[in-house]
Amino acid sequence: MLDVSDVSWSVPAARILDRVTCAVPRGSLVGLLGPNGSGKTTLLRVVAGLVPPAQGHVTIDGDDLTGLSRRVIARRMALLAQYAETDLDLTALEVVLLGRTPHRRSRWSDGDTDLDRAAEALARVDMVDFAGRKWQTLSGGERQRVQLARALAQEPELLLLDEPTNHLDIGHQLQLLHLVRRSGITALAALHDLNLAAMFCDHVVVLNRGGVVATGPPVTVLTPALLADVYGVDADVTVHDGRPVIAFRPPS
Ligand SMILES: Nc1ncnc2c1ncn2[C@@H]1O[C@H](COP(=O)(O)OP(=O)(O)OP(=O)(O)O)[C@@H](O)[C@H]1O
Repeated sequence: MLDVSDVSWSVPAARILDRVTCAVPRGSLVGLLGPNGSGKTTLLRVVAGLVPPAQGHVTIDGDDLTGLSRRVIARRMALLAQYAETDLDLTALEVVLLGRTPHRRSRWSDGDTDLDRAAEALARVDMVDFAGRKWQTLSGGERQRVQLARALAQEPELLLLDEPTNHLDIGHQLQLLHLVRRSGITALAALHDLNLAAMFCDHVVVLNRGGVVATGPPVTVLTPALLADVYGVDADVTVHDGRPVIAFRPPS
């Protein structure tokens, strides 16, 4: 569904993405892993069409992103960014309605459908009671859930998530990833929590210094050797129900 082929991106001083190739099959949740500064956010921004790749191609169902308008891209994919806007003078419901913008034929059309979709999306993230609350008054975790509702209201073919469990308590972390999986939406999610990635992802792609160093099902990728190589950590990995469970050891 999503294919990233040989993608590089540089700033004058450094190559940030180095010939990245990976795929997200339709209906799957793929985890984008890697240490701080390894290029996860940059790759998501390239995939979202926010920055053009210096080399290589991103295609969605065979359509090269460079040939698609911003509006068409916005209809086909939603990005849940790591840092949400903080100074919006909008209610939670109005923020979710922003997700409907790419579907409107005019500024005034489809009001009822949009409201229905926005209300459904708020219900899916368990935020109905907050619909009328001003954005600035929401906690970090509540904002995160409203932003997910905005992305769901957009009804994208592909959902891009940049550390979506930031700010969430463990219950809502599990709920969010469960919701993404259960919805059957195709998703690529940058994740720091390797145990959450192991629990929920069909595949993981591990970046290090801008390059892909491993890709495959969590159980084959998340080995003690990889964790030592890429993250410099010492860990025991056991397998439970076919999924790895990682117990980290303190640095010696
Ligand atoms: N516009 C830019 N100019 C200079 N350096 C940049 C720019 N954008 C990204 N970088 C650098 O590229 C590297 C990758 O950044 P990126 O945000 O993609 O990493 P990340 O894997 O998402 O990190 P984190 O886990 O810390 O969020 C970092 O070293 C960052 O400082």
